[in-house]
Amino acid sequence: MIPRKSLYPSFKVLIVDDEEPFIRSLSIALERSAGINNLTRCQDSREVMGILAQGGFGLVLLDLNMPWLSGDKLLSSIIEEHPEVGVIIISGINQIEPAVRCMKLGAYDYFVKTNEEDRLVLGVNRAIQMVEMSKEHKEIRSRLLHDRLENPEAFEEILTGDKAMRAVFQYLESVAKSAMPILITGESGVGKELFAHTAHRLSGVEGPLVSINVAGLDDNVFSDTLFGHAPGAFTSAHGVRKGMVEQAAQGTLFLDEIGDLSVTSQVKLLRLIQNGEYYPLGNDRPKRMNARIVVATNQDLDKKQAKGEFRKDLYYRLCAHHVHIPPLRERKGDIPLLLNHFLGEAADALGKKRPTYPRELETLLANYPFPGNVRELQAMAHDAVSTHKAKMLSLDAFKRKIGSMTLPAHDHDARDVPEDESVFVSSKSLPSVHDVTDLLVTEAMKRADGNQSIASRLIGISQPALSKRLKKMKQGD
Ligand SMILES: Nc1ncnc2c1ncn2[C@@H]1O[C@H](COP(=O)(O)OP(=O)(O)OP(=O)(O)O)[C@@H](O)[C@H]1O
Repeated sequence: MIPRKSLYPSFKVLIVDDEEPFIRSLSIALERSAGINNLTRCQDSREVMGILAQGGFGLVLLDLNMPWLSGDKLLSSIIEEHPEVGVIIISGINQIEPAVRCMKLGAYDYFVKTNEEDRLVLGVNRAIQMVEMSKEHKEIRSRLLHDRLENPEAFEEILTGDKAMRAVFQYLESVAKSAMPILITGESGVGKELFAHTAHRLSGVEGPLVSINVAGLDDNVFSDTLFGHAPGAFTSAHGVRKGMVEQAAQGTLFLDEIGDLSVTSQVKLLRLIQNGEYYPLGNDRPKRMNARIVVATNQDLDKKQAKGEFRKDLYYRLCAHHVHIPPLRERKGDIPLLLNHFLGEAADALGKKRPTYPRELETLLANYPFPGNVRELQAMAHDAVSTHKAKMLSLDAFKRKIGSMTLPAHDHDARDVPEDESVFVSSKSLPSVHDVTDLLVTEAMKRADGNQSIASRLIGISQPALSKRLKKMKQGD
């Protein structure tokens, strides 16, 4: 089956001009230079409002001088009846006065019909992005307000009951159809790849999802992998190699670990995103990219660009749609849900019966910071199921993994120790060591849900010492 060519932008662009040759040449230029192919053409000014009433339009390219209805009149009517639709005026008259009048009425831009086709295409592309952004903002607001998801089935693989994650779902759904890149950030193991798959499903494109991890690729390998090569491009290039950009046609190109991309390759990626074109090695004719780009990283790109390790212009381009996934320790409510899922998954994989677990396990895990996030929890569950023999899982398998919870009292490096005196209020007198110990013990018992074994680990003392302290506190000492 020949895949249907995807339409760009996602809304329709109406070209209105009484001169058929101009409409034709503009349509060709827009499609060739910027891939803009969701075009509707109209030569009769009297039909414009009827066409717009059919819906689905986001931008009108409007001639100013036409028989029957002038562009001025139409501009006012469009802005009044379809305020969500952007209008660009394309006029044969090179005069300031009509341009100012149109801009005052609310046109996005004003171009004079000249041979400056490139400038016009750029202007149309800029207007498309503005309309897309404003549509997305409206979408996001409405989704957040009504807490709704249009395609909940697209998120089935991502288990969560967390409010912040739900807001991320809503955001992703709002931007998934846009042609601009999506940047997914979050610590290692939070589920960035799962989100990339979901973004692909939500985008509605018909082509494949093509993934590549770009960490450690030198610039030549990066170019060859992404853009492909012509026969004879280099000594061992015997045949044609299709690059991943081409393999992802009408689909999604997912670049993982983008924070590790070399600076030279960053320039190439920027050009690809900016111009939508690329050159396979050994080819002097550019090819047009027809794929949507999704990138992911566990690095802080903000910091990297401030240090000069990541290009500002590329960062700016990638940031247009930024999905940040919170770490597991900020959504502890998800731990039981994920634990149960991974225990079932492990039991199925190992042909065992799904084990039950003691209630304290959830408390133990809720107090662990999970530096490896969901992947770490998944590994713990698989490990515990593979080694357990009784009906109920033992806590020991988990305690062994959670080594950092059994920190000796003096191990300050591995603990979240406040670096300054912010835990104290300077206007108040200092509490005694005795009082602080009691406060610490009470808080640890609260966090450990009354489990002394877990509480003692949290504050780095032995269980008998904790028990002794608790007894003394009870006696009011
Ligand atoms: N919310 C979730 N529900 C179910 N499974 C999840 C969830 N989040 C992550 N996982 C699982 O955890 C593992 C790690 O997820 P993933 O590979 O997407 O993380 P990542 O953020 O891309 O990691 P890295 O930065 O190391 O590449 C995968 O097996 C994934 O299926």
